Amino acid sequence: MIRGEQYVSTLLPSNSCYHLSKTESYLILIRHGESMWNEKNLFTGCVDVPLTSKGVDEAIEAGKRIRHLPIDVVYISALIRSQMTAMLALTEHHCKKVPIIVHDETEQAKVWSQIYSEGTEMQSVPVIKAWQLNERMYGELQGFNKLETAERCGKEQVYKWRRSYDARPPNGESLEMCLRRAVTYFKEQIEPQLSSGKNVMVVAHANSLRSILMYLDKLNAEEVIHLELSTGVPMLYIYRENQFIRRGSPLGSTEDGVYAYTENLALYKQNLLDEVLDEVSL
Ligand SMILES: O=C(O)[C@@H](CO)OP(=O)(O)O
Repeated sequence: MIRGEQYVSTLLPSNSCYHLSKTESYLILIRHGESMWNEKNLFTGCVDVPLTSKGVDEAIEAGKRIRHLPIDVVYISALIRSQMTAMLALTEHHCKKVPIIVHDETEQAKVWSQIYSEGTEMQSVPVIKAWQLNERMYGELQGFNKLETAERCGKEQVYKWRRSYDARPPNGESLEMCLRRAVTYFKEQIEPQLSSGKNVMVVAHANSLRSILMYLDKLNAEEVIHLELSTGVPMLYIYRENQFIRRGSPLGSTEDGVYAYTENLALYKQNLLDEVLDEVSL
């Protein structure tokens, strides 16, 4: 452990997060932690199922891995497993800013959820909820066990429904359909934040994220078949000159692994730790 690291979360003033050079911004993607239907191996799709206690642990662990990465705005889906994961992960963040869900669905919701203190607002992170980031809708497979469905409908058919780009589960969404809404949302809402220098965290789902990764990594319909995302593992992208540069691995990235990739981030973290040491020696 780097000297002073244990003090970061308790001593760092919540408004002391360093500002980074504007030449790059950061995108963190996390698939939610294990849900109660992941545990039972059921097709979940848009059914709104919470995390298991393992999922809670995964969310907290994900938060630890990204605790020293800058985050200015968070995007979640409309589903509780994504929301629980984001909130739990943010309890670990060094900035200790308060994540606050933005309610702009009606004029009244906007007014009633207004923060009037500028100081307090500066110590919060806006959390934006978007149904477009939801899991793909699995149609008439929702609620069925994956193994039993494979026995009933055939392994190959179920694999196609689950992993191919264009096969559509009965009355559900293909990955292509999911991509149309998720990637459109990403391009219209999230990318402008990154190009304006904001650092973004997105907590979403296996297939909405697979579709976003298709866009970021320029994967084709064949390549995406093999893309599997683990629950609760953060992935980092550097956004520089309108390009996305992938860092970290969907199979597991350590915090040090993530930092190893950009000088700017390493400097950011070092500044945070130095500030804590200064506070300690005062
Ligand atoms: O059931 C689901 O909603 C998804 C994610 O858990 O399953 P799959 O991995 O089969 O796309």
